[in-house]
Order: sequence, then structure tokens, then C-alpha cells
Amino acid sequence: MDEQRIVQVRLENISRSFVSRKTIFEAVNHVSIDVYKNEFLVLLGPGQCGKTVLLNMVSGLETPTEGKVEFVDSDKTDLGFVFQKTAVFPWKTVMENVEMPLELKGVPKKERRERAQYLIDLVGLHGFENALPKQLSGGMKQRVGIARAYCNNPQVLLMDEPFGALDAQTRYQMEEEILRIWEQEKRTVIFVTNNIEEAVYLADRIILLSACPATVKEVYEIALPRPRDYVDTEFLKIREAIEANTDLAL
Ligand SMILES: Nc1ncnc2c1ncn2[C@@H]1O[C@H](COP(=O)(O)OP(=O)(O)OP(=O)(O)O)[C@@H](O)[C@H]1O
Repeated sequence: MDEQRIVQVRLENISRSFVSRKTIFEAVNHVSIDVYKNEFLVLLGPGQCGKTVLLNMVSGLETPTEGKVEFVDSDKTDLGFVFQKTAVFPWKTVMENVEMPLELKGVPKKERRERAQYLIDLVGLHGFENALPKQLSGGMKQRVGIARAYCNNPQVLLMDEPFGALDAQTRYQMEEEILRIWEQEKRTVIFVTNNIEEAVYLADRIILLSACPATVKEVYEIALPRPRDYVDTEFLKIREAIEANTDLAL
């Protein structure tokens, strides 16, 4: 991570509860996290622990019941998203899917095509510009999603289990790819996963969350050099330490 840490997003003591049938359900409880500019931050926690709710509060899709989310060094609309099931439009080509955020903004065709082409090349889809999503594998669709998330040139990228639906082989490949893309186009990434190995492979920092309601259980700085090796002794040590500290089997 950069020597000098500049806070980009500040989650200040945020909580979120839901009321259903007169009972209160707490999904997130007093979470405070400073997210630093250009860091690769991973939110790791068991299933249904409140990770998505937490991410939704960063994006503004959900409002905290308590506390606040502050964008220190960027606008709160300056966000890109990648989801587990990235909504690529089936009737649109790769190019049309990637350029869509710029089209919605009214950016002229030539300009948006140039930007989209750069990103299509960056994510390794050169040659597939005119392909339709049905012609693409799951990993390729996620590449489209990543390129589209970058298209608006956002400062902060939110990724909610983006590789969760992929087979193991493709998942490993995409983990490598996302780091390559991020090294080339540094942004602040907040990446949600319930996979410890994935978290240790990717993160500058891991925020380990407790079972529901999500609280910050521990923060791990991952100083291992990249590319990381899943079977390296140090890697395994960190992985085991996290495993021993989790609330539920992940
Ligand atoms: N709008 C809502 N109303 C009521 N309960 C909700 C709402 N949104 C989320 N929840 C509940 O909050 C809890 C946390 O959900 P969330 O989707 O954040 O979990 P998660 O950690 O992202 O899970 P997973 O890893 O399985 O995707 C769940 O029990 C969910 O049912």
C-alpha cells in the first residue's frame, strides 16, 4: 500500500437494522472503517453476516440507521460496481455493454468508444467487442462487468463477491486478473468475499467481520509481496490465523 495513507471513504460508527413484523433485526452494528485511497480493501465475513448491507451503505443504496459514511477525497457518486451476477445486457454487444455508463452520460460516440476499447483491451477481451453475452463464459462476463465499472473512471470500486459464481479454475484466474488490472489502473477497491483464501490473495487489508450483526472483529494488514502464492508458508499462516478467528466456517 502507499506509504502515505489518505482516507478516501470513512465509515463512522455505522449501524443498520431492519424492522419486520414488529421485530428489529440488526444487520450491521457500530462499524468504523477508514478506507484509504487506492488500497485493495477486503471485507471478509461469513454468509449472511451483513457484508452486502455494509457495501450498500457505502454506495448509498441503504441508509445507516446510525452513524455516517463520508467521502473524503471524492464524490459519493464517483463509484463503480461489480456484482456476483453482473447484469450484462444480453441484447447488447461487449462494446455496447462497456460503453453504457458513458452513453447514459451523453458522451459522444467516438470518445466513449475509445475509452471502452481501452478498457476492453485492459480486461483481456480484445477481439470480442462485437460478441453478445451469450457467446461469453462466466469469467468473460465478469471481465465485461469490470470494464464497465471502470468506464466512468470512478475513484472507488465496489465489488460484491464478483467471483463467487465462477468455477474454481476461473476464479483463480480472475483473482490474478483483477490484481493485474488494479495495478495498471489503481483505484480504491472495496471487495466483499466469504472466501479466506481469496481475501489473503487479494488484500492490502482485510476487515474480518463477525457473524450477524456485522461488527469489525479484526483488521489484518497483508504485507506479503505480490503475486502471492497460495501454498507459501507465510500465506498459509495468515490464512490459518484468520480461520481460527472467524465466527463461522466460511
Ligand atoms: N432490506 C432488508 N430487510 C430485512 N432484512 C434484510 C434486508 N437486507 C438484508 N437483510 C438481512 O440482513 C442480513 C445480512 O444480509 P447481507 O446480504 O448483507 O449478508 P451477506 O454477508 O452479504 O451475505 P452473503 O455472503 O450470503 O451474500 C441477512 O440476514 C438479510 O436477510
